[in-house]
Amino acid sequence: MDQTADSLRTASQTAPSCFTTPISPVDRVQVLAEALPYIQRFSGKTIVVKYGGAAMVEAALREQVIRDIVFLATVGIKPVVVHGGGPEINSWLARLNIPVQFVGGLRVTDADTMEVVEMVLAGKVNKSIVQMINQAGGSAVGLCGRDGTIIEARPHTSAQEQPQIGFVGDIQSINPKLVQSLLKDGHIPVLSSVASDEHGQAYNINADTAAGELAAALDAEKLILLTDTAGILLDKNDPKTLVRKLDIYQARRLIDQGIVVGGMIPKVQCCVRALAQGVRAAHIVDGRQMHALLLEVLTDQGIGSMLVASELS
Ligand SMILES: Nc1ncnc2c1ncn2[C@@H]1O[C@H](COP(=O)(O)OP(=O)(O)O)[C@@H](O)[C@H]1O
Ligand SMILES: CC(=O)N[C@@H](CCC(=O)OP(=O)(O)O)C(=O)O
Repeated sequence: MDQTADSLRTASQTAPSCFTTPISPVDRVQVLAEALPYIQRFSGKTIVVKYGGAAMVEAALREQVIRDIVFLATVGIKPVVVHGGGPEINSWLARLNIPVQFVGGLRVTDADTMEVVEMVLAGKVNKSIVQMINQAGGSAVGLCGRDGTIIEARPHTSAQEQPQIGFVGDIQSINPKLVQSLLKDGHIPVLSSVASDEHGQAYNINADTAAGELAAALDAEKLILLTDTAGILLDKNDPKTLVRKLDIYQARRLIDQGIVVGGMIPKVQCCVRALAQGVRAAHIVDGRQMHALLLEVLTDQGIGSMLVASELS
């Protein structure tokens, strides 16, 4: 199979009209009709949504994403939210005069920074998402990796060569039991990526990585990463070069070719790892687009990049 970038399917496409405007109660009937086959297909299935980027910062988008999550839960799909909050952490560090530094896309996390990361992610950001979901009619339960030892952390692989990276963690193990029991009882789990090691030391884990590993441990149908770009682009400055569908071999090749760079690398890598562990599909989607989640889950063409495990014909 030709695995050059040129062989990848790229296309822009028009979203069904029912999804391009905010959903009023009347529109909702139309949405349901168009989306019914997908609702039936994914009913009872778990979908892990990584919520972050622009969709989290802008109030109007935030409201849409939250309503879409509640919509999915209402029609019988089981969403699990894993959230980021990098910009919010930056702003609190600035207020406290603590320097912000990243190495390879990961936040250098000394003891003071770790305290702020935990307060912001597991506290402020997590509880505000929970509150928004509850106000939109869902039943959210906020957690961090420490709760029920959902995530056990270990020091990041680079910590020995780069001790200044501090308390950045990798995932040692995931225990999905608590999340599964919340899903069984009809709740929407909302998880921040703060975790601890076997000694109780807190670690800061990249939220994409946490979402990918949790999706694998939950045997999720889908992993959806909401971000601030149309998806995987062959030219990262040109949304018309969106790659609509690709398999893990093609995805790895885009990293090797230097087409996927920077913050997109951990996203693609966590999708690849989730797929290799059995998650049926992983999606990188533009969270700035209205109803991005519904468009990706409940339409044939989707709007972002869909990654699958096996080779595409
Ligand atoms: N091939 C690519 N296609 C799309 N975006 C890319 C690509 N390579 C690098 N990027 C960059 O990755 C960024 C998304 O990563 P990041 O900023 O870490 O997202 P988030 O804050 O949502 O976690 C995009 O805004 C884009 O600048
Ligand atoms: C180690 C590391 O970098 N952790 C991230 C965790 C939050 C995150 O991933 O947030 P976004 O998804 O908004 O980027 C951080 O401290 O920013």
